[in-house]
Amino acid sequence: MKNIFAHQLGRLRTEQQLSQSDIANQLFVSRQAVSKWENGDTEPSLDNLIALAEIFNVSLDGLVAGINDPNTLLLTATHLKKSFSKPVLKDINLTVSNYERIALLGSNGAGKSTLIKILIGLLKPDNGRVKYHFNLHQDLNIMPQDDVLIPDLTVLEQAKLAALINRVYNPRHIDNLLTKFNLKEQANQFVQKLSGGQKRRLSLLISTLRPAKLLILDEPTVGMDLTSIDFFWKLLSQRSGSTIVVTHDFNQIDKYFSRVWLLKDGMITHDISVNKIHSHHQTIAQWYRLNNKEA
Ligand SMILES: Nc1ncnc2c1ncn2[C@@H]1O[C@H](COP(=O)(O)OP(=O)(O)OP(=O)(O)O)[C@@H](O)[C@H]1O
Repeated sequence: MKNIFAHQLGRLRTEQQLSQSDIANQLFVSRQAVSKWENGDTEPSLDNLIALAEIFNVSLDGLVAGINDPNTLLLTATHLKKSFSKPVLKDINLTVSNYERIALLGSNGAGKSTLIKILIGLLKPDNGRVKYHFNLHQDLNIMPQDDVLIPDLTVLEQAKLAALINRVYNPRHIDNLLTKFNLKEQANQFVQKLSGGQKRRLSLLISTLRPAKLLILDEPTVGMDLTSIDFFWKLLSQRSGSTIVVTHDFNQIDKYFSRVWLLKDGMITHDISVNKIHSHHQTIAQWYRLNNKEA
């Protein structure tokens, strides 16, 4: 058990951007104790193992023996329909399992944001239902729109407030995240004074504050500069759990996604693994152009 657990601890801690001190603070043990667990020198008590599994949001099996069930269903959507002045979603059926990274692609106006809003419960479908196979309040993270940010708070206050609401407040963790998201210099600046790209980075910081089984993001890199975009995809690739992202950022997505949904004419016309696209020697962009042509 020792080696697998030590390996899992190091991996999960890095993926979830927690320092050894962050873990130590949450468990009321010394940082040295966490370091020894991670080096395989000692092992935590059962109570601490259970607490660690909760912190990382993984099963005890997953933590101790590295057992993950990739086929666990997270979300099922059946027969979703939505019309505004005309039908936008006609009959959407989909499933999301553990550890999937899904790109939701489609032309402007295809209905991607409408679908995302239904999946996160912001919009009611006219027909059909979304079933979550997890605790919606604990295990779903979304990137809030800029208008959810509170203009009169400073960046630090906003991050702190979000952490307190999510019950993951730890001053060092927030400090590390502000540095990581390149917002340290703006920590005491009011949110209303931030540029569009900085607001996106702050929204992203908030959306990744706590580990969750599913992260859903609608065009997260819009308004970000190239450095921030690179940072964003790197950050996403380090997190565990599943992700659904609406994006037009074709330069990056071959490296990151495992699966693609193409929304066209109100339906998911293609639901395909990225490995399959690559096995035909296509990039996702090439595949998309070919399959999203007007009839
Ligand atoms: N609240 C609303 N009231 C009326 N029509 C709406 C509403 N929300 C979306 N629509 C319409 O539904 C269609 C799909 O919009 P949606 O924003 O979901 O598309 P999208 O694929 O996300 O587009 P984009 O890539 O441009 O962001 C559009 O024709 C849009 O005008």
